[in-house]
Amino acid sequence: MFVLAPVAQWRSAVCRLRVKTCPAATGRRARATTWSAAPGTFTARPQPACRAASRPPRTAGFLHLQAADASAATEVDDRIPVSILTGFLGSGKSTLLNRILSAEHGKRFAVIENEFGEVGIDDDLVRKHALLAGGDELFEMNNGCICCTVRTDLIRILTNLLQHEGRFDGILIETTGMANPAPVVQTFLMHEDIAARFRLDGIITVVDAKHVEQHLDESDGVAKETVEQIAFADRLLLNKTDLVDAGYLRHVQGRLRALNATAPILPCTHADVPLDRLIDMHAFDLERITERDPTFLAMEATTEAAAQGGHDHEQHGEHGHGDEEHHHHEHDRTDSAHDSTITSVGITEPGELDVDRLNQWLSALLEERGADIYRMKGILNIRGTDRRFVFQGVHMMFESMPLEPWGDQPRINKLVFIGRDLDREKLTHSFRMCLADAMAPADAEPMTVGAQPADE
Ligand SMILES: Nc1nc2c(ncn2[C@@H]2O[C@H](COP(=O)(O)OP(=O)(O)OP(=O)(O)O)[C@@H](O)[C@H]2O)c(=O)[nH]1
Repeated sequence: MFVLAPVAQWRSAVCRLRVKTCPAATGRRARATTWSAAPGTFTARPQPACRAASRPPRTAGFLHLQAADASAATEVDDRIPVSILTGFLGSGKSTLLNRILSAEHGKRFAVIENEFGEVGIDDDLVRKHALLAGGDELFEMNNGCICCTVRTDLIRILTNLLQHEGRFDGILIETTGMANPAPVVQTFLMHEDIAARFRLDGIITVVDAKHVEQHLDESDGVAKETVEQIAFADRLLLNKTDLVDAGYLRHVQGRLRALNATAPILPCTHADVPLDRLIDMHAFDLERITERDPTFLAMEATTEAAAQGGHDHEQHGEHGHGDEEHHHHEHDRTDSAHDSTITSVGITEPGELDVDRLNQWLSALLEERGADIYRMKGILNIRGTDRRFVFQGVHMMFESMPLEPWGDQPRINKLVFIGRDLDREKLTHSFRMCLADAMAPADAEPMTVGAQPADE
């Protein structure tokens, strides 16, 4: 789902923020599953305020300015700043987004979120944090890949936002974890109306210190997208440093440096980086991008025509959004062919879940398919509690925590799995067996989700 999440209200710079405990933050992250996470609180450090946005006269020389020296841009450029948050599935983009939305800045942001997966989960989670921060607006957009039809949606949303100019100070775009940032960047450079009113402030790539090397070393589209996301970055947030030791962290830093020679690398946990390193930084550097890829602006002519006049699937390749959300593109000019074996399976199911069955199911799932499941997340209706539960998984890492009570909302379980060779039927069937009212046959086998061989 593509969501324009709240225009969050940033308050004064020195307040302290209290949020619900994330199990990982208190060391309760577990490989196996337990659903006993009790709510608690931790106090976030106050964040330094961002520099005040300058308001120099508007200029129409967008392309020239984008390429120009950053300090010159701060003096003459009053276009609306846009930050792109990218990074592979599960790296910590939403964690960063929520941190920004919850921080104290006295600024308001419009957030555009593009989720990969059949069932949107992030809007629930972002909405929670935005409400914490006093946000008040939510707009939804189509599900899909930001490099295709949704790009038209992006332009439409940006154009609509211009009607509300003055209600926000900047825009944050969270791409899907499978997105190549190139088409988004190109939109801001070459779509004339957009480029005249918005400026790219910078591309922030969140990197999962524990899993990035595994993704870089895969031989297919996963590696390709991971490389692109890192190479495009103006800032590299090397996140999840709590999950690796110092030696390995240095090794990972070396790999990032080999792919991006200039972006500052900011090691962090839970995307906890001073926000003045990320926001209003005037860091976008077109020259660096065109040095790496001299055809970058030339290829825009093609992709821009596609965005404005319809997408030529013959020219650009296939889309296989069938039963499972096959993510197959051959954008030869942007070299962003996604891997067709990466699919998303969404489950939306009413009913209360039995916590023991659920634990057993998730343990089996991680054991059998953990290597192939890049991401899973969901909102669950657990019998015996009035609260919604969120669960999040990244490969073998898993965490869960209670959210606010359901209140008047329908108590529906929503889950999404993104991974390689997922078997929709087995996943859905085995999940249904976790429902408290499900009838398990007396001679039932131990619960399994059944790995599907890649060549099936
Ligand atoms: N241990 C640990 N876990 C983290 C850290 N940062 C984020 N996480 C957890 O990693 C999981 C994924 O984080 P998200 O912020 O949702 O990642 P994302 O990049 O938005 O994920 P998708 O866009 O859904 O692919 C969540 O369970 C987070 O709580 C960190 O620094 N350390």
